[in-house]
Amino acid sequence: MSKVIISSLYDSPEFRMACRQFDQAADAISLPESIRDRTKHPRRCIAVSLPIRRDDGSVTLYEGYRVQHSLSTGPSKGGIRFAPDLCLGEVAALAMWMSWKCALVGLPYGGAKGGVSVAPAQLSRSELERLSRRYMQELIPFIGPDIDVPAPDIGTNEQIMGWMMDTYSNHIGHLIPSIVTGKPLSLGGSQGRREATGAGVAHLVCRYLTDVLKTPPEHATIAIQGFGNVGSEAALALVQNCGAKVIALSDERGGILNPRGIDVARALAYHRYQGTLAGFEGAEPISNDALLTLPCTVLIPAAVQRVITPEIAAKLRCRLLAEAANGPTTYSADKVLEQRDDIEVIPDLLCNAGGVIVSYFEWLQNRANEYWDRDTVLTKLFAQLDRAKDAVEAQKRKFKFSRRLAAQTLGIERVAHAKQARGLFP
Ligand SMILES: NC(=O)C1=CN([C@@H]2O[C@H](COP(=O)(O)OP(=O)(O)OC[C@H]3O[C@@H](n4cnc5c(N)ncnc54)[C@H](O)[C@@H]3O)[C@@H](O)[C@H]2O)C=CC1
Ligand SMILES: O=C(O)CCC(=O)C(=O)O
Repeated sequence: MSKVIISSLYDSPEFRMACRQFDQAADAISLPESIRDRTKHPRRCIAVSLPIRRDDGSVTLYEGYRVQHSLSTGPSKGGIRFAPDLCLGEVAALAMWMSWKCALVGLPYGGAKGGVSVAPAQLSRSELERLSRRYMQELIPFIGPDIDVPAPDIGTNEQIMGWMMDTYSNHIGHLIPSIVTGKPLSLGGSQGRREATGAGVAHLVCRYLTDVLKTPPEHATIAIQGFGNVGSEAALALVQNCGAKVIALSDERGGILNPRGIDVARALAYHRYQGTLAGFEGAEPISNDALLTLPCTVLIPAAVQRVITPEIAAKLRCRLLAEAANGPTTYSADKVLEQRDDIEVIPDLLCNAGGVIVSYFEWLQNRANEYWDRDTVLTKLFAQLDRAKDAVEAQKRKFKFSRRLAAQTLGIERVAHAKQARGLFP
């Protein structure tokens, strides 16, 4: 990767954060200098121009990206984000985290991430379809079921994955469902993928409440920032599977609070209809920042990165921080959390890994052309998360690391070892 491109990635606070985390983890495990840059920096960065015809006949030019961070252990894997102000550095950081996550939970994948700098809510459905198809069209030379396999992330969904799969399949000449995961069931999607990330978060929250905090989940109060795919499914699973009480929810327009408990199914129906939680009856309004510092048993940031700053970390009043979002806690905020012995953290690499695990199951089902029922998917998912949790806890105990450092060192070490074992070209 060119030095000019790498140095431009450092303009992004997310990329700087991911690199500082890497450096800290590499020092902690004494990773040889000779392998560090090769493991840290992305293998490929792709940037594409996407001219899209708007419904009024005008043309808007969007920028799209795909970063393939590591290809050493299998095809690269990771979501596609449609968000305003997205930049290559942010995508590269997210791709780096995908590499550690896939390695941590034992998937035969490297990490990738992609996206378009766009506010999807400002496009009509047909404009969104044209943008999704054009993005996939531009990526065709660089991806494939054995090269790089996209999935949904912020601002994208099953329908967008369906359009992308159709575009790729039309180009090849026959149906290739395994080119993306998180597709509609009718196009080879997996049972359980839609709820996988949130259900995985809820499963781990219950395990940590029971095993570490010694608190019955039904006594726990929960506050969740972000009410998209991950936040809403985590809220539902925590209520339905664990008997917990959700007291606060939010989306980007603000939040709602009811200390007696929010009817999550009703909030979801309201949100689907109104497009926001604002105005939901049976709860009072609360700002996103106030939600983060509410007294509660479990705080779940499930929206964007870097919302927990050092100032907020000092004011948190939860007992368990379950990082459903990628990178919600800044590097400096993490130092504050390490000094606080009253908060347990389930780091993002472990906490939100349910999504990519079930994406792997979807890819396997597509390739075998054999489909599993929902119970099979979720049982396998929870078993795989439990194995990763046990590995993180063992690493934490063995080296007296924080739980985040334990997860990162396990992921980084596995990727670096694979690179070393493959050797270098002379
Ligand atoms: N979808 C998936 O399977 C996975 C997603 N993640 C991560 O989970 C997080 C959420 O992703 P999704 O739920 O898929 O996205 P989504 O697009 O379905 O939902 C995002 C939610 O966050 C809210 N939001 C956006 N900006 C916000 C802000 N500044 N403050 C508060 N809320 C804000 C939106 O209103 C929406 O409710 C992201 O960090 C993503 O990378 C991680 C693993 C898998
Ligand atoms: O399901 C996938 O392949 C990727 C999920 C993802 O983007 C993530 O874990 O952050």
